Amino acid sequence: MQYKFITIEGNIGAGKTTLANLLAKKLNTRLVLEEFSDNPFLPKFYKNPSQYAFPLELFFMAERFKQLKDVLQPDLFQQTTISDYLFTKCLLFAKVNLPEEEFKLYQRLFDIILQQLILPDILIYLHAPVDKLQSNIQKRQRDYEQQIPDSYLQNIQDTYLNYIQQQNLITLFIDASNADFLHDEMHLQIILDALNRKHLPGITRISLP
Ligand SMILES: Nc1ncnc2c1ncn2[C@@H]1O[C@H](COP(=O)(O)OP(=O)(O)OP(=O)(O)O)[C@@H](O)[C@H]1O
Repeated sequence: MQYKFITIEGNIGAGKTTLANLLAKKLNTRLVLEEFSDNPFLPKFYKNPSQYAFPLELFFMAERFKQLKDVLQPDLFQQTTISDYLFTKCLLFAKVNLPEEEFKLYQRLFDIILQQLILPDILIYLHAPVDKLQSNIQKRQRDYEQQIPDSYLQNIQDTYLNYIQQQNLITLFIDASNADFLHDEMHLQIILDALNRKHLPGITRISLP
């Protein structure tokens, strides 16, 4: 595998964790999964966003930094690693959730911390429309997620899209509107084939039948 550090991203409910699990199994790689359920502020945030956004975002940043720092030691013989989040996710959510002054402070901390981390060799971005995300979110029945407004998902989506268009990472942009990696072998195979090809920095679009 030419890509040593593969990261999967996408909106809430896009299916990142499912794909990360399946790819890690197929490719026999190390797997780094986001530990969002450890964040004590998340249920509180969904009930009262303005009161809990700052501690929520700080907690996510600290935890993700700790997790990635531990597993991604620069090492020549490093094992291939798949993660279901990009560290920059912290900044993108913070941009949506924090008032401007707090966001500026958050960004200063983020920039200092980011310098200590390695960027992925390839980013797999799962893109799905808001109604598909809502139906995935309903299906998995996490209590605190059941009232997420469409406008929040749309805002997160726009922020992600803006980010991936601006940066120069090798990015596989997957139209995941009909994705079913769990049950459709062909969908998974399309991703595996794409990972076996060399791609130029920037966005490569991939659709699933
Ligand atoms: N920085 C953040 N700020 C606010 N909420 C966040 C942040 N990061 C994650 N969350 C929340 O944590 C929960 C898990 O989100 P995430 O998108 O990482 O995983 P997921 O929705 O389970 O992913 P998938 O379904 O694609 O596997 C969601 O409710 C999401 O809104």
